[in-house]
Amino acid sequence: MAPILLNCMGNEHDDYIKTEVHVKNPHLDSMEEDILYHFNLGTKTHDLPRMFGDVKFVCVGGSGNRMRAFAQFMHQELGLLGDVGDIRDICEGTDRYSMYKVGPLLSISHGMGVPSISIMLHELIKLLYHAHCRDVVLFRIGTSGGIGLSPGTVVITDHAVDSFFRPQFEQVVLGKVIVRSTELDEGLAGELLLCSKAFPEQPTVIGHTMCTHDFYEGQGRLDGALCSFSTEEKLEYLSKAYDAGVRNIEMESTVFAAMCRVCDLRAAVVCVTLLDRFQGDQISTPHDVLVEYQQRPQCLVARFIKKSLGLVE
Ligand SMILES: O=P(O)(O)O[C@@H]1C[C@H](O)[C@@H](CO)O1
Ligand SMILES: O=c1cc[nH]c(=O)[nH]1
Repeated sequence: MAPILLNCMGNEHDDYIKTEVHVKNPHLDSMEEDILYHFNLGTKTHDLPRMFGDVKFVCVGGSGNRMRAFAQFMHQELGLLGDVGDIRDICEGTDRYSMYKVGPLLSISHGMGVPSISIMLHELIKLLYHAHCRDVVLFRIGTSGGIGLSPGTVVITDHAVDSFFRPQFEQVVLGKVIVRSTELDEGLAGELLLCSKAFPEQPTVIGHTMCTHDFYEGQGRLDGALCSFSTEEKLEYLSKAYDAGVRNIEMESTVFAAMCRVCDLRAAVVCVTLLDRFQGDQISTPHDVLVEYQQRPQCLVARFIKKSLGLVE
């Protein structure tokens, strides 16, 4: 069947998105078996098309508990039959990641930072490919530090940028640096912004998200075990980031955007800000407020999913 033109993301290699999830690795098809080691799943040991063939939405976030809670929340939101207490961790044979399936949704934890989410994404994209999934949309739903925004603001990422504010992800492969674009699906970001109108009490913006390789010095914090700069230098850097369009800082968006883009997967990054980094570094917000903040990206993405499934207007 001819590929269907779904959007114009300006991908220099392909102007279309193929509906079936595909991988960009010519070696995979000649392998007799593919062991998804960190998921404790494999093509010979598990019937991946039967287990995952109906997956349409994948939501990823740092913590296993948060992603289990999200799966339970979605079970209710989608009006699925059965007890939420019965939703089990598909990856319980390993403690690297947690994975929950509710209807057409997979909810998976990815740990903290680029290497951790990158390993998870390699295995996730292969899983979707082996399972012959079609028309899958991926979301990273997480937390972040805001720049010039009131805490609790939800940021929908248009471009994930690196610490130099460049919309790219660099990966060292065989001793050479490969540079990949981190542009995300503009249409999807716009649809999410429309969905946010249903939550007038939670401010939502579209902006650049800076992805760093560290929470402390790497994000210009003065409160780590090491600090090599002054308060003035910190504020100057954050102001430069703001002027470049950066509205929040987290630790996974560039590789998430880059890998999804290479595999032509529609993807979005939706993170709530826990604090305004112009005001401080420590996250001192009370626990119950933080819990409510963390639910904001979940509610927004839940609304998008329900809208896509025709469950709400
Ligand atoms: O998905 P989460 O909210 O865990 O992601 C952010 C970025 C880092 O992984 C972590 C730092 O606290 O939170
Ligand atoms: O400041 C923050 C808050 C959450 N996650 C981050 O990476 N940075």
